[in-house]
Amino acid sequence: MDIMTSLKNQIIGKNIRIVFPEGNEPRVVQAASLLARENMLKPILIGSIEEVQAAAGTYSLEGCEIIDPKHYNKLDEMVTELVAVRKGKVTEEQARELVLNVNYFGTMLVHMGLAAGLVSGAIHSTGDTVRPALQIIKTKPGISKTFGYFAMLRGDERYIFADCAINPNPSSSDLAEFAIESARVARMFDIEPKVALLSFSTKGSAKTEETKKVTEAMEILNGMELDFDYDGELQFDAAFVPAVAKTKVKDSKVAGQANVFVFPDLNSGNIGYKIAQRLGGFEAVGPILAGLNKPVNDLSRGCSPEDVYGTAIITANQTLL
Ligand SMILES: CC(C)(COP(=O)(O)OP(=O)(O)OC[C@H]1O[C@@H](n2cnc3c(N)ncnc32)[C@H](O)[C@@H]1OP(=O)(O)O)[C@@H](O)C(=O)NCCC(=O)NCCS
Ligand SMILES: CC(=O)OP(=O)(O)O
Repeated sequence: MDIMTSLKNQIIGKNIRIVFPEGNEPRVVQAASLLARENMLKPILIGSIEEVQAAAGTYSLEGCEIIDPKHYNKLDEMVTELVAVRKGKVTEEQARELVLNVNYFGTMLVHMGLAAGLVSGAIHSTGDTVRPALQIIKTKPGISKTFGYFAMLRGDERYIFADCAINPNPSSSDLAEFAIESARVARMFDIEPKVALLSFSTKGSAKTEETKKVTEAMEILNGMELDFDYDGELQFDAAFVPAVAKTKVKDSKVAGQANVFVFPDLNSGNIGYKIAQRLGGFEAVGPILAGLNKPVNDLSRGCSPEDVYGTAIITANQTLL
């Protein structure tokens, strides 16, 4: 059974409430319509009835809930809760304005338990999509930074790429944390993780500030008791291609067989996933945010209705973890 089918089987009929703040966007509404029709989850579309209906076109809205923030009967409660959760960082006046922003509104629904997860970002930048979650939902205890990973799928091939979405210049301890969390999320996709910490250098072939960051991340991991295989610093070919690994690396349980790739910075991670997607023909599901208290996921603005559909299926699955 392919991985998407098995993820769908986990959620079908459970009526998991997923909020889509971009209820005025046709790609989002098309995906929501299909998700409702298949009984995969309960879509909550944010926007005015007129906007959502216009975005739906000929697609049915049966099974979808529509909430217009301007006429929401719990808006005052939401404002009070936002002021409380932002502890001195937001005044009541500012909160009243913020909750009319669809991403803040949707994130507050999740925070208040009125929705289980959120999918947005088809028309908003990543910053505008995830900032409310970073401020309100926050990271789980023990996790200092969230990051965005992609499940890269092509036929039977499955890989995890991280961080492709959030942290422009992660530190060595951030990279170590991303490696550990990426190994954990890989298991949701039935991947037994072999984690490569990527670089433009393999095992000291170059020594610069950039490679030092990765070797320091390895030192942090080496000082921990971990239940997965990892190695670095590795170039992508040394991590992935067995024949190249043989020439560049000795005694590695990961080189030549890596399936989880931790990129050294956001330039390489974001560019890398888009190359695999656009040139390599991989389906790129995500970015899926790791380490938040509740699931909030971003989309690429270049997403298709199928991408929105896939990200929503994953989001609903994350609510069960
Ligand atoms: C994610 C991003 C928007 C956060 O930047 P920002 O809004 O300037 O964030 P700030 O530094 O002002 O922090 C805002 C809050 O988020 C928190 N935060 C920021 N980065 C975080 C992270 N990685 N994990 C958890 N919390 C984070 C801060 O602690 C702060 O919380 P507080 O207000 O309660 O103190 C920014 O790092 C960014 O633009 N990243 C690149 C996104 C992108 O374009 N990716 C490519 C396309 S996918
Ligand atoms: C994930 C990503 O790159 O998002 P966008 O294309 O919207 O910037």
